[in-house]
Amino acid sequence: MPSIRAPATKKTTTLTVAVKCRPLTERERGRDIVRVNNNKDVYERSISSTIAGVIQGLNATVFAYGSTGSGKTYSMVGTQDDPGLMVLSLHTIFDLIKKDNSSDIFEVSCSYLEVYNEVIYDLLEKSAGHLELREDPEQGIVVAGLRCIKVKSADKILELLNSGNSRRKTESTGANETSSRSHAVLEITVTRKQRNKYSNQIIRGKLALVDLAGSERASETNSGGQKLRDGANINRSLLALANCINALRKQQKKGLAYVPYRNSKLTRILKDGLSGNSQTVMIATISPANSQYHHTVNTLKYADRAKEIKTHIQKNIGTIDIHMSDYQRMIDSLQIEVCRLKKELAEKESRLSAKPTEKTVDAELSWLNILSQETSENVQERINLQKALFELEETNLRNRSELQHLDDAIAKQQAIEKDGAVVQALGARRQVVLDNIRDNDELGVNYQKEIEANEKRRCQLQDMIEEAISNNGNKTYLRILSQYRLLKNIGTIDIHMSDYQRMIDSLQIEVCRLKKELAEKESRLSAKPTEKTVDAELSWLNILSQETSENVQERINLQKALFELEETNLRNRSELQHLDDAIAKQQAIEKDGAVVQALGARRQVVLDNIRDNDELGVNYQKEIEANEKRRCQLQDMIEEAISNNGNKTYLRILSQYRLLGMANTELQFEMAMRDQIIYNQREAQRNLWNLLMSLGLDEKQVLELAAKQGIAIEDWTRTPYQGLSDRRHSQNVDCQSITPLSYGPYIGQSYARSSWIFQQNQDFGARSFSLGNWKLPLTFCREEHHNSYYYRSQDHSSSAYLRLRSSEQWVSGRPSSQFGTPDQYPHKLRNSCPQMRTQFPPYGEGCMSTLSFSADFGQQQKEAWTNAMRQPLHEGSLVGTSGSQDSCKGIIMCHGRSTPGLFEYSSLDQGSSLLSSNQVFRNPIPPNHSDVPWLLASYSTSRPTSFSSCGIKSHPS
Ligand SMILES: Nc1ncnc2c1ncn2[C@@H]1O[C@H](COP(=O)(O)OP(=O)(O)OP(=O)(O)O)[C@@H](O)[C@H]1O
Repeated sequence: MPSIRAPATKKTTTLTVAVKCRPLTERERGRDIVRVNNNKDVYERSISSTIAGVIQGLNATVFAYGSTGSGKTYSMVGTQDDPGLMVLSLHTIFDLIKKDNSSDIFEVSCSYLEVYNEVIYDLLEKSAGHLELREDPEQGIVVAGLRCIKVKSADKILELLNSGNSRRKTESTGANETSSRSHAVLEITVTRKQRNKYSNQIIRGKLALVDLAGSERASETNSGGQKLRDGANINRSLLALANCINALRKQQKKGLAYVPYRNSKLTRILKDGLSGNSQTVMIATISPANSQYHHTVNTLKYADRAKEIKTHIQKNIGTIDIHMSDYQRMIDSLQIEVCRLKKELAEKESRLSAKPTEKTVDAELSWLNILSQETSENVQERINLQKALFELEETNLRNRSELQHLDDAIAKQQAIEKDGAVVQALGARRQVVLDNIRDNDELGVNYQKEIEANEKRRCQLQDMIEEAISNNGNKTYLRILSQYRLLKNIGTIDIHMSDYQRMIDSLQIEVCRLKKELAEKESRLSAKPTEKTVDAELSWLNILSQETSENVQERINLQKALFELEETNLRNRSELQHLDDAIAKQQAIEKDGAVVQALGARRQVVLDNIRDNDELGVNYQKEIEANEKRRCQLQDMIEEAISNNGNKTYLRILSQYRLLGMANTELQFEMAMRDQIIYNQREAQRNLWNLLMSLGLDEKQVLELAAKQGIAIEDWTRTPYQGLSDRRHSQNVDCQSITPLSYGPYIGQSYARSSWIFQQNQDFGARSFSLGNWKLPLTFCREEHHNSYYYRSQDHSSSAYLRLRSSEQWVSGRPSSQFGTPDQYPHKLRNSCPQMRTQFPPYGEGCMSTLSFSADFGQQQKEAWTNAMRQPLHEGSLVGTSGSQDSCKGIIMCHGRSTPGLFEYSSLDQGSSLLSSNQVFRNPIPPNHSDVPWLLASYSTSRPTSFSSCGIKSHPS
């Protein structure tokens, strides 16, 4: 598959925001409260030019944002008579392609999906299952397995769009008769191949048209059961989108802020549209009805923020590169092909090499046959010659015997015969016999010569056979064959013993060679599975490491999101407080109550947001817990993978190395978070100092006051928080590794995250309380970078250093806990437990209530204080406890309240444990109470049921 790599030139552009106000519907019986000053057609102004860019290879995203029933689906999909943006865009695309004068080839394809209850479905596939999102290094977020259909005309896409819409989940709710319960994304891809210029160049533009489900309040939609759950999911993903918009805005303004795209499928899909390579248009849809006022304001608020989001568009022009996965596929298929060819080649080669051998063997065989045949003929000839010679010799033996008889007969006849006629006849016969003998002797010599020639030929044939055998690999076989043949042919001719010996020797050599070869093959065969096992374990370990890394990333994201959520709620609560004050003031002065009503409405919105955020926070917390569980599982699986493999040491080191890398990432994240917390603390502190100054106190007075209260000024002036002396931010946040959280002048500082810290120290209160002998004043400290928490007593007395809890040592998989001995000062504690790491704890009850008590607290007071601290805190309520008569007063300051009027404190009557806000001093230290012990506490306004930090000051005496 060819892919396009975008060229380097980028253009930064801001998100275009258009607001569309629908007319009042028949169901709405209310006032039209929206006045549209500059009524223009949204499509002509904002969308058509963006779509023209898609033809030129740019990416574009258009999404409708608004509350339920505000007209998102109407704007995006529309009706037969009033087609929506999806339809109009498609027509524009095909019109532009039609009008294009170039000879370029266009290809249009589209996909259509919906995200319903955080699950992705293909709307172009009838009974499609769940689809997953994948992050591709080049293409960004892709939906794996999503059908992408090539289309030739707008009508065809409209057909698909209609069938897709019919599959989309809609419901009738109290707010909208056809309320979309899912987010729908239509993606149109235009690929343009430039035929004439560079044959290998293509341009590809993408247009994503998104119809979101609408945010809703359960009360408005009158929904329950599944609908309610759908609504919660819709709200959740829209909140995730809103959080992304907020974070992107922050990013633009302050250059920081993590953007929590991963919090929902919707935001992951829209990631490119919100911050990547995309020209993006947001259609903010609003209803004109007065009943929808809050939604309208909310939508406009986000629309206003979205205006500032910047994206970086670039033309997707490039040579047709091969995608990495395509490369991989090609490599794979080539490797398979190479393997196949090699095999084929080997086969062919073996056949080729076999053929010559066969040929040679055959040739040799036929040659051997010839030789054997010749040898056989030679042998036969020899036998014949020997037979003929034998007969010849026999004949001559007979001839010589007859000659002897004839010579004897002639001698006898010559003595008795007178005329010599018989002697003459006997003499003639004698001559014939003599001629025969002579002829036969001559023939015998010839036979002998022939026998000699035959013998010579036989030797030649034998040499030729030897040669044929020595030129061929199959020596043994041929030798045996030839020997056999020779034996067969020669019959009685025996094979010489040395031949047998040669045969046996060569066979033994051959056997040895074959055994060696076999052993080699076997060792190779047995080596292969071992390699495979190590490879398999390594790739399994890779998978587990990858999953662990994703798990860590997810956890970081969740914690970041939680952090941001808390911050948002802090602001919300602060706003709520302002609103309450403003309402109280207005109620006193206003006659018709219009402003009070508006403020009340706003108050409701803020309260809703707080509730939503709190719910989401709980969900995040659950996800963090699930994430932690998964992490433990992964760790176990890694351990198992290591223990199941022979290469344990190597695998263990590898896995430790990887896990340590991830732990490092987490620690870096924690440090970043703490920097943020420190930044917040400084802000709060600055506000506090400003407040004190604005109350008419100068630095000297404040210092005197602090001294009177037994606050060691040096302690905090030495810290990075320079207070009056130096209000600039100090870069040195470490301060000998100790950062006070809440001590004396730090009361009231905005320490939003401290509640996290206390959650993991559930056993903390009980332990510190049981010690009982601590001297006050106390400082609650934490050791930077190692997240150990301990108390520091100013007298550094015995048991002054108490490690509250060390977190589990994740890498080794074994938990450990340790309490410091009196001589274990922070640096020693740190050194003694170098592998400590943080686990951000879940929300829960704060446990600072049993923090510690001064020596003059009686058991009754302790209990009263403990009870008081366990009481839920509400806006404006004050909590404290009494000491012995006139010996203890309480002060409580809510952090997050930065204006003077919002600081509250109260003296406490003996025996009272929960105070109302009726005793409010406008001066931080009431003069007539300056000589008594103080309870100093701050609590997070975002968590009314828990204290985030507090401390107790004893009487200076
Ligand atoms: N511009 C418009 N002209 C006429 N009627 C409109 C217009 N916009 C919306 N409507 C009507 O308002 C009602 C709600 O619109 P729509 O379903 O598009 O809202 P929605 O924002 O998509 O809601 P939900 O989020 O619940 O899906 C519908 O009856 C629709 O026909």
